[in-house]
Amino acid sequence: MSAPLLQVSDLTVTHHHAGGATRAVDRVSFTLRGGEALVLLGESGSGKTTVARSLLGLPGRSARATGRIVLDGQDLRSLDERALSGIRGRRVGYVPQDPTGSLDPLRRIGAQLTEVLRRHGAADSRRAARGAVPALLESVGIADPDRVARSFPHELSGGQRQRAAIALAVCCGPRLLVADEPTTALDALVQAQVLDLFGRLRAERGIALLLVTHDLAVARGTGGTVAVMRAGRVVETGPADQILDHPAHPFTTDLVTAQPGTPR
Ligand SMILES: Nc1ncnc2c1ncn2[C@@H]1O[C@H](COP(=O)(O)OP(=O)(O)OP(=O)(O)O)[C@@H](O)[C@H]1O
Repeated sequence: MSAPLLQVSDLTVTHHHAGGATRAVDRVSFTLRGGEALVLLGESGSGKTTVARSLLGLPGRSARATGRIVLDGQDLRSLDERALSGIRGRRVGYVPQDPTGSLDPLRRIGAQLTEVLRRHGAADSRRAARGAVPALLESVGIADPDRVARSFPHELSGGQRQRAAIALAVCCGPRLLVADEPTTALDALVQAQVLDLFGRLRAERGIALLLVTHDLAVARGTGGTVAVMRAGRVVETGPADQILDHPAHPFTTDLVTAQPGTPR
């Protein structure tokens, strides 16, 4: 078997605030290989987002982290902010819940993609970057790439905006994609299409996916491995169907019972 792309060991993150300290993540460990998916599933406040943001080197201004996050043999926790910002976008892509979080409302989609390609040196010239935009948009399932490239984010549907945000996240060829509740704002049909797109990116490009959700249907639709989080800890890990159909931990049973009728 190939070496893991991502190895997280004993990650512990504490947020410090005026009222004291909150241990958001407590000794979390997992590995991900190219093309694999790991879903962090849990209720609000269980620490999912803090894990996801730690993989981007952004655990939070007030956060103190310990443990190891090794991507392609390099411990991200040993890197300074400058090195980390070179990794974000280039080696780790990020898809937020609300695509307006990664899209600039005042610039056309094509210009935003061109800028990211140039910033990370993924295109030799501005002209080459501009030329790459339609194929990039097409590769994330946008049927009319020329129109979308000329559009401002507000001129697109929610699904197109999320696809454009995914194009931005994967345009520089990252090995790892981190997606935090990426389908929560979308209707069920578009949600299924976005999960399909993640499946394609994994199969065709070997991208590893870490997806955060509180939604059992999204966990099942993503496939791969599910890690159930509670109070900062992973309480149970296994294949999605096994975890959702035959939960071993009482907390997972409660989670499954609280969201009945999860489509299979
Ligand atoms: N910047 C911060 N400052 C202080 N506490 C924080 C901060 N960010 C998160 N926390 C706390 O850390 C814990 C885990 O939060 P986190 O956002 O990682 O959970 P989550 O499972 O992603 O929840 P949600 O789905 O609501 O985003 C919570 O108790 C939260 O209040």
